[in-house]
Amino acid sequence: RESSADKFKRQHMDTEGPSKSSPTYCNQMMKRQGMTKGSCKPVNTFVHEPLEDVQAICSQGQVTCKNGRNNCHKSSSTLRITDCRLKGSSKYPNCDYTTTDSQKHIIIACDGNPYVPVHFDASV
Ligand SMILES: Nc1ncnc2c1ncn2[C@@H]1O[C@H](C(=O)NS(=O)(=O)C[C@H]2[C@@H](O)[C@H](n3ccc(=O)[nH]c3=O)O[C@@H]2CO)[C@@H](O)[C@H]1O
Repeated sequence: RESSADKFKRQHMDTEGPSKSSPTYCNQMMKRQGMTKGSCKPVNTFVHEPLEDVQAICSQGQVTCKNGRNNCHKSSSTLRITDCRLKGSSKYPNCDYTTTDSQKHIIIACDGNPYVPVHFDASV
């Protein structure tokens, strides 16, 4: 059984990701990381920074999560990310995504002991 921490890493960490993603980055990565099985995950963000830097966000600015819980944290600095968004024309099993690079603050939820990232809430 995959832990929520491992699921976060699988779904959201791509430290070595390209500085400029190709238009097919999301189609490749969403499949490779197991987010197109059974259905196409609609939205997913990959973070191109070291894992330690993302884990450190758990000790940065506490903010309220979208679901009202209070274990979310906003990164002090911006991070290199790539947003993958399912195209309206996409038909399972051919999950077709747009690929959008940006440099933004991210908001993640942390949980457990050790207190580590378990959920990607948003980027701002
Ligand atoms: N406070 C918490 N504390 C602890 N755990 C918490 C907490 N909250 C949820 N979980 C858990 O996390 C799990 C999970 O998968 N939540 S999820 O909302 O579907 C994730 C979103 C995100 O993956 C993605 N997205 C979205 C925007 C964006 O910019 N980038 C981007 O990637 O879309 C998804 C849907 O929005 C679930 O098990 C839930 O119980």
